Amino acid sequence: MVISCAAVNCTNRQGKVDKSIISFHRFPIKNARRLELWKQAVRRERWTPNKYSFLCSKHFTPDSFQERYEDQHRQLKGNAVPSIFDFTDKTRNSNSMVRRKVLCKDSLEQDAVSEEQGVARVAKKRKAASQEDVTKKERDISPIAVEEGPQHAVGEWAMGGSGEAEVFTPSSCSFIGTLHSYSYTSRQERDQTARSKHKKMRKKAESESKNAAAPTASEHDLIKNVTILVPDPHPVVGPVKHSSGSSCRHVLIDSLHSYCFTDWLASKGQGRHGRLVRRQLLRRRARRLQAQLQLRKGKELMERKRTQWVSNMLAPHRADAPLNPVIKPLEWMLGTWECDEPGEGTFPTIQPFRYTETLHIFHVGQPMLNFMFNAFHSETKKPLHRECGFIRVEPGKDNVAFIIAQNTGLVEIEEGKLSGQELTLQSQSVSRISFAKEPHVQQISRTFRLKEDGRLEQTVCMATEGQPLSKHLHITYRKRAP
Ligand code: HEM
Repeated sequence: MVISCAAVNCTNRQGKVDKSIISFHRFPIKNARRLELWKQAVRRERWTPNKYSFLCSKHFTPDSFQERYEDQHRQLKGNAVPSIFDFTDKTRNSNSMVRRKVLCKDSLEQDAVSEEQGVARVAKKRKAASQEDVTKKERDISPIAVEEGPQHAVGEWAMGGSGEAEVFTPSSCSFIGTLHSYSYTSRQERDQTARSKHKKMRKKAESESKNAAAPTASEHDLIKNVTILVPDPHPVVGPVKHSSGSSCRHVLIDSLHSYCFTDWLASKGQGRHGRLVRRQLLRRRARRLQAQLQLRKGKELMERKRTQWVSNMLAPHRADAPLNPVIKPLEWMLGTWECDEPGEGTFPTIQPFRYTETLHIFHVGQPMLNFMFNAFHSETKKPLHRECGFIRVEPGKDNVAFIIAQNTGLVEIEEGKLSGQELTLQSQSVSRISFAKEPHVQQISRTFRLKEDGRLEQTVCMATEGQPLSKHLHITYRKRAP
């Protein structure tokens, strides 16, 4: 979809011209009097401008524009009327797109009017327009200074063919254009209407495509491929997600596009030339979509690499780095452990409670283990106590240290000795945030033991300001992942 200038003999269109020099301006559809002046000025026969019709800035005198600051788009004055046109007859040039813009029959006669008269006429029109009450301020909203709406012009579709531009207007495309404009306007409020429109248009497109001249077998293959390959040409984000990750609306737009495309291809005729043109266009479309697919694949690869790094850190089973020999004595602790039955919580000052817990103990090739212990409410599954940190082993010795941070605001170091597959630790230092809840923990003692049946057992005792060392937790886990 290309925004092109509607003036006779003007080929300016978006992308072709330097946007800092040429801007495009919508016809003042909502202002009947001014629109009439514009229509008279462009002198096009059997043509009615719609909200997707534009004139380029070339057709306006410099004083038609509002004062523009460097970082702003060019904006027309409320009473601006185009006056600069080239009405010479160029219809004999069959290759030109401009021949489709038919000049009024009497335009050549009008040209005979003396220049003085012309100038007077424009001045008169301007005066009339300036008296209008321009209630609505026209704004440029697109980066190329398009007025009164999104820059998705759908009335005319320009496609390059053998170096020239061709214009076609498949009926369904204006509908698709409206869908596109959702990305620019408040999508929510139009959702309802759009859904019923989707249904109607889809049915219409289906019946039309059945009636259209059928493409040849090989073309059909290409169309099929093209449709399958469509990755994400229109990033319209809808509320309902498809299993592929695209929104349903998005998938529908794709399918409508291919209906239009198929119809349009069929309209190219069944002759040799028609076949050649269709084949060429299909190839071009397939190439473009392939390129889009490659781009998306590249992005996905980048994303995978990024998340792999994170999951290497977080998910133990992804860490394929060799175990550092220093932590070999603690290999039995490695893995993701889940309690087989709820753990028991006790303390002289509290009601006994039950909880579940998952432990992740993993390494990334370094001479230490990383861990995360996550406890949950046994019934509601709400997250409760959490700890994370590192386990270090003194090289060549059986001394082990835990460096722990708890979500309660407690930070502690526990040290102990390894005895086979049992580890007993005592807190060496306990500190906490200034606003930690009371009673404050004074001492912690912890034991990990790998039982003969392969389960891991943890027992935690603690002493608070008012209570001596007493049992707080007991739980056993089964290994869920290495
Ligand atoms: C080393 C780790 C832990 C320490 C140092 C610790 C410390 C404490 C302390 C100081 C209390 C307050 C006792 C009192 O009011 O006299 C407490 C209570 C409690 N802890 Fe722990 N805790 C630990 C791990 C856990 C875990 C893993 C859970 C599992 C969910 C847990 C659940 C509870 C519950 C439910 C209470 C009772 C809360 C209340 O009644 O207000 N704790 N803990």
